[in-house]
Amino acid sequence: MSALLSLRNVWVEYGDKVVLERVNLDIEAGSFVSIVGPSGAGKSSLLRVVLGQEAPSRGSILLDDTPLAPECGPDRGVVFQRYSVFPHLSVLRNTLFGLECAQAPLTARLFGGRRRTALAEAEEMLIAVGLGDNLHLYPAEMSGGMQQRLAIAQALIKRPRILLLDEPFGALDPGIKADMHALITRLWSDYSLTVIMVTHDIKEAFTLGTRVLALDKRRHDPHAPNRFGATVVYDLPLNKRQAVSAPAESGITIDSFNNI
Ligand SMILES: Nc1ncnc2c1ncn2[C@@H]1O[C@H](COP(=O)(O)OP(=O)(O)OP(=O)(O)O)[C@@H](O)[C@H]1O
Repeated sequence: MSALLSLRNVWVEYGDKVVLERVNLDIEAGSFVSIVGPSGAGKSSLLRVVLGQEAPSRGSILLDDTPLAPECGPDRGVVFQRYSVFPHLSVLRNTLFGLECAQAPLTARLFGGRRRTALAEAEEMLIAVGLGDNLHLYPAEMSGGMQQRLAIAQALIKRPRILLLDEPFGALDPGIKADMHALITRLWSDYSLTVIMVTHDIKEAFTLGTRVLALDKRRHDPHAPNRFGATVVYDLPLNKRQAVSAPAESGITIDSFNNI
């Protein structure tokens, strides 16, 4: 089976600073890929090139064997750590807005039957993320966890095939985080998503992922720290029933990641 998403010799460079080098990856449809790595390793940069926010400086990215359009497309949705919701719009309008932009790109407004259909769709999505009783709240009236639920609804309303998560739960309290883990696992399955999640939380990476990738530099030049970029140094497929033992079987222990 060919991969949904393929990265072929992808490099990300800013001026003479090499951030990522020689990244080769095949990501299967339906997988949940966790990406870990030290601060500055280029995890967010990798998500940005997959999202289409920026082009790799070398190499190519293929979606269904077709080169990725150099722009954010509806097939990819994203949720960031910091809330990306619009403060002046209610929960329902925040979610509706994504559909309005997609269906009426010039005016970002829908009318009549199309608006009613879009509203019903937005409401259904908000019920799915647990905000069905909060349709008319504004972001300032909501907790951090609720705002992230809204950010997820905004990303999913356009029915992306790939959901990119950049430390989506990093700012949340542990109890709320556990609720969000249950939510994202359910949505991943219900919406047949392929998820790529950047996290600093190793436990989260192994708990949620079907595969864990670690990005780091293989080579260092102490005299020219920008000369070498990070690449995939560990690629661990997890049998979810054996998620805890998978690193040991690979000769890698959780301790290997402790400094990440
Ligand atoms: N637009 C840019 N111009 C120049 N340098 C950049 C740009 N974007 C990112 N960088 C640099 O690229 C490197 C990787 O940044 P990136 O945010 O991808 O790392 P990260 O692994 O996600 O880090 P963290 O875990 O701290 O969020 C950093 O050194 C950063 O300063």
